[in-house]
Amino acid sequence: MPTTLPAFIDPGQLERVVKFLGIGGPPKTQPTVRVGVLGASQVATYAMLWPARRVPGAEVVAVAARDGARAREYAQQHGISRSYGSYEALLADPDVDAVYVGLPNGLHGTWAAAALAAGKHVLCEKPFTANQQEAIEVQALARQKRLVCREAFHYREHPLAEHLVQLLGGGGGGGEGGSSSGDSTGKSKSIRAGNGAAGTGGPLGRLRSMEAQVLIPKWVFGGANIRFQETLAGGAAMDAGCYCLHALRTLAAAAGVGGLPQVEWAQAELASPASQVVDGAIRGVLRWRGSGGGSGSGGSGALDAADDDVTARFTASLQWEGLLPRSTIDLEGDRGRMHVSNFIMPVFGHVVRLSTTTTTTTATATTSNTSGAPATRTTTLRVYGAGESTYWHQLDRFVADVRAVNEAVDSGDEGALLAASRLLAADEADCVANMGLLDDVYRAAGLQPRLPSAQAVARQAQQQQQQAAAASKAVQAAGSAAGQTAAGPTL
Ligand SMILES: NC(=O)C1=CN([C@@H]2O[C@H](COP(=O)(O)OP(=O)(O)OC[C@H]3O[C@@H](n4cnc5c(N)ncnc54)[C@H](OP(=O)(O)O)[C@@H]3O)[C@@H](O)[C@H]2O)C=CC1
Ligand SMILES: O=C1OC[C@@H](O)[C@H](O)[C@H]1O
Repeated sequence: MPTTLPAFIDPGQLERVVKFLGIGGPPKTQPTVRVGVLGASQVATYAMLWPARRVPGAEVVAVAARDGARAREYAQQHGISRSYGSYEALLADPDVDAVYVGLPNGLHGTWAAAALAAGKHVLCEKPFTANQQEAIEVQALARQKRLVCREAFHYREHPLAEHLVQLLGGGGGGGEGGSSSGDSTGKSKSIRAGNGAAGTGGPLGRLRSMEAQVLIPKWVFGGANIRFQETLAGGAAMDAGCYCLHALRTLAAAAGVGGLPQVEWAQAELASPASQVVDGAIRGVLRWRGSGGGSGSGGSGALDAADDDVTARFTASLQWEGLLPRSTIDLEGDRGRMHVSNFIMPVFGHVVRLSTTTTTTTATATTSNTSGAPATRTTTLRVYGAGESTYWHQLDRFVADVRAVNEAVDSGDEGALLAASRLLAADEADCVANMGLLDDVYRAAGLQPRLPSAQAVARQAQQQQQQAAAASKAVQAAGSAAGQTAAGPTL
């Protein structure tokens, strides 16, 4: 039934919250994909443990923390049968098929690689690694081992993202790096961000400009949070900006805008005066070169704008002055514009507002309202599908893909193996592209791309040594200068 009720009095909201909390759900389909969780983290609770209760093909069988008592306590609290006092011990468990990496950013690559080396499929939290080089290495290992290794961009698996991609023309799945496979709903989805695609722009017409924002209020995370630690690959671009870049790439590909964008400029605000590295907020502009090109095409310096370029602004912040987290997408085409609110957490209420000369709604839209003259028709809608969370869709899709890859490898069937390798290649291309763009954003903002924790710790120790050596040299120099002064000038 079409409705225009605000989300907070939407009668479906209570049911969606119940589902988000992992209450209820169908019986398990055996054999399940047995998941081990690395880190007794906050995110694991709502991104893995709760959805796993409702995803028929998934089961969380173990958790590991650096401290055994903490792991035990977490396991008891969440009804997980096994706990381990080290990540290595969990990876050695033969009853774990797949590993969820919910660790600080600087440890993602190390532990994703260790899990792959132990023969486990991997669902790794965003951002995939500390930088692009690490993403390349981890994904090469996944390819070699023929294991799924996916970055947990949960938002993209929700029917809202699927709807946006279809609305823009549905590109992205068919281009380089795109993929398509079924999930437990039996639907075929194609919402991987491709690096080249053949969409049409849909009712917006040709895409001209985009904007993505992910803004986290400053009260949410204290200064000691992992997100502000240099040695844990912290920063606003890493934490919130990765969503902006991913969504912009995904939607550009859907609209048929091929290739990777260049970072035209970026500007960061440091999280604290004590750090010359960690960004508390960052913004910038990306540009996809149009077919007409321009004299700056391919270069890394200032770009000349061409008529058919597509530009995208992004803002990511961990120190926003607002009250509640905010994530938005705005798109402008030559036939209309679209605003999407709450795109990373759509289950808690969102809106898609489309103003075009021609509009489309789909069967997945649960509410719609149309008003205004035909020339400037505005449609608002919400897309909840069956009301499951982004994390439910992510896990459901992950286990479907793990099963597909396992079956292909076990059967040796050529067609199945080809489909499996396409699936792995899609994750590889997507992770490597997003981390590359994050690196470029940091460089454009005058900051260094992040380092994996081990390297960052080593670099910090080296810098401290150098500073100590310089300080002691200065003291010595001051001492000998004082001695010379006391002795008077020498002739
Ligand atoms: N997809 C999403 O919606 C979200 C994703 N994330 C991502 O998840 C990851 C974790 O975030 P979050 O759960 O908020 O963080 P937490 O601080 O709650 O958890 C981090 C976990 O990392 C482990 N850890 C290992 N080494 C260290 C270390 N040196 N310092 C601190 N912790 C360490 C700890 O596990 P233990 O001590 O138990 O071993 C801890 O439980 C981040 O990469 C973040 O980007 C976060 C929130 C939402
Ligand atoms: O992934 C995330 O999504 C929600 C944000 O609050 C959080 O900082 C981030 O890690």
